[in-house]
Parts: sequence; C-alpha cells; structure tokens
Amino acid sequence: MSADLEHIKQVYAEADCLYTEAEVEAAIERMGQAITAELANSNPLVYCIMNGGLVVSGKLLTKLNFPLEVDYIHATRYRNETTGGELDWKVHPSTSMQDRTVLILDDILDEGHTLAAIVEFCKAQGAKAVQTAVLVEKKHDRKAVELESDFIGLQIEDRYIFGYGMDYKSYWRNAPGIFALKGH
Ligand SMILES: O=P(O)(O)OC[C@H]1O[C@H](OP(=O)(O)OP(=O)(O)O)[C@H](O)[C@@H]1O
Ligand SMILES: Nc1nc2[nH]cnc2c(=O)[nH]1
Repeated sequence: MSADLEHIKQVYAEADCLYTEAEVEAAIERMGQAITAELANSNPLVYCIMNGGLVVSGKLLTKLNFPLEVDYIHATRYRNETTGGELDWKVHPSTSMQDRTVLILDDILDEGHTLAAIVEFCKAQGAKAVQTAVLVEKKHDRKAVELESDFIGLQIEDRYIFGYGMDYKSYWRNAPGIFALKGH
C-alpha cells in the first residue's frame, strides 16, 4: 500500500468525531421536515452542489416527499486543499431556472464565497426565489458576505472537517459522521 494511503488512513484514525452518524441523520431528518413545511407547494428545482453536496442531497431528497426536480452544479474553490481560492465553475446547470423556486443543497457554509456566488448566479438566471440548505455551518468571523442559509443542519466549530460528503484530500467523503482533523 502506498505511503499516501497510509497517511489518509492515519488521518481518519486520529480525527475527532464532532457528530456521530446518528446525530447527522437526526439533523437531516429535521432539515427535511423544515424544507417540506416551507417548499412542499412550490414545485422547486433542487440543485446539488458537487462534489460535497452529494451525500446530504442523496440523504435529504428521499425525505422531501412532494413534487420537485433535481439537477446539479459543479463548483469548487478548495481543490483538495484545506484553504479556499477562486471559485472554479466546472459544470453549470442544464435546467432552466426562469421563474422557478430554486433550492441549493450543499455540505458546508464556511466563508460563504461558494454559496454567495451560486445564489447570485441563480438570481441572474431568472429564478423567482432562491433558498439554500447546508448540512453544516462553520462558526467564525471570516465570512465573505452576510449570507444566512435558510436551512442549517448543524453548527460546527472552526476546524477543518470531513465526512458526509466533505473531503480530506479527496478522501473520506464517505466517512459516516463529521470529523475534524487532529490539530486543525
Ligand atoms: O463557504 P466556502 O468557504 O466557499 O466553502 C464551502 C464550499 O467548499 C466546499 O467545496 P470545495 O470547493 O471543497 O469542493 P468540493 O465540493 O468538491 O469538495 C463545500 O462543498 C462548499 O461548496
Ligand atoms: N472538507 C471540507 N471542505 C470545506 N470547504 C470549506 N470548509 C471546509 C471544511 O472544513 N472541510
């Protein structure tokens, strides 16, 4: 086995579990109920933000038991690093947002650059309302913009985290819980 994979395994073994799988699942259940209460009659167009939004989108969508359509956007600004850079749009959405209620699903609201740019893009595309849902919001005073997510699963301390869609160097998006890197 390569040294890199040994490192990846060591990172997981040494990480602090901030939320267990049961706690994250309970948060997703609550998000599903809140989103249903607000959007059940709005025929929303739901966008998963790849890659990080993949797991929360999959888990959440089956709890939204009303008519909706699903598409995805692929944008990234961390590129396997633990600090963000310029937002790189890899895939723009293919479905028209004109006069639609849009719900954006992502894993984390950290500094807010990613979600702010995507919300602006959706409004410019003619969406009549744009709401956002994030599994976790990180608490710190480095927010890029005053952006509150409409639906937030869990609050998280200011550490680099992985699991439930969030990666460490492209690994551990599959980790069953939310974990923080040792010492970060
Ligand atoms: O609030 P911000 O500081 O902008 O960070 C949040 C974004 O960072 C992560 O994406 P990343 O760029 O790591 O790409 P990924 O989804 O492929 O992991 C995450 O999925 C969010 O989209
Ligand atoms: N995996 C991961 N991606 C992020 N994107 C912004 N913040 C984070 C973080 O703490 N972890």
